[in-house]
Amino acid sequence: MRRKPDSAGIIAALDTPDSGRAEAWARAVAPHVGLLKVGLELFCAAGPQVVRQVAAHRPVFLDLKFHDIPNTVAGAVRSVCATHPAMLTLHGGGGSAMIEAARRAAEDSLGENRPAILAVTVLTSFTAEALAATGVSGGPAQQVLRLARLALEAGADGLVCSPQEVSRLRDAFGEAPLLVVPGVRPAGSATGDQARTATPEDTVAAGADWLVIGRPITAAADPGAAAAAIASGLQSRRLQPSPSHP
Ligand SMILES: O=C(O)c1cc(=O)[nH]c(=O)n1[C@@H]1O[C@H](COP(=O)(O)O)[C@@H](O)[C@H]1O
Repeated sequence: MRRKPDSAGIIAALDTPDSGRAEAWARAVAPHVGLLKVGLELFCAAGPQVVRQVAAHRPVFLDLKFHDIPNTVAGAVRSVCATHPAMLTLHGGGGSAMIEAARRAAEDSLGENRPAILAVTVLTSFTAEALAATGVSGGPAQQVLRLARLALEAGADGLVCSPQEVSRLRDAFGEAPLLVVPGVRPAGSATGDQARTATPEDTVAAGADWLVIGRPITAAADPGAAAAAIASGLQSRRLQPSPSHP
């Protein structure tokens, strides 16, 4: 089980199918970030081996967003524990039994060295309208709080949410849950498919532990320099940009 950092840090999302490019990005950004994220694109192309490869630079946030019946998710968690990720994701909408099974599987596999279990609440690409179209009533903030309560009661260590729900989650659940926040955009960056966004500084001020940042770093001409610039923006607010452990 990893510990929460003392202050916010950056997680660089290595979204590419090319393990060589992921390696180059990892090397360039490692001095400026706390973790490296291996997500579906990279994992599906390069497999578990890429997690071990990237972990040579920084601990890995393995973001595969499991969502299946409890027995299947427990098996998937046992399988990925062999790569020793620091954190992994599942969908909060998978329900209590799935989350409990994931946590038990992680504990059985790695004991105290298990990855932190993070529940994704409402994807940051969702607008209120897009969420309503899936049949969920009440808007993103209400659904994030609903899924957060369910996930934390089922044993999740933290939550993935947009910058716009961070302060409400802190008000509701205090300092204990890890809050890992994508949809972060430095001023002037393209939002792309992200709908619920904020700047790194505002996201940290709201109470985030970790900022997940992909394209603003990896689409830059110099990814290392882009990561350094975001980190120094956070540092200028007296925050540590790259704690060494999650
Ligand atoms: O779980 C995630 O990391 C995640 C959840 C979410 O709601 N939204 C979201 O964007 N992400 C991930 O965060 C990263 C954001 O990348 P950029 O939009 O390029 O900064 C991507 O790798 C997404 O898979």
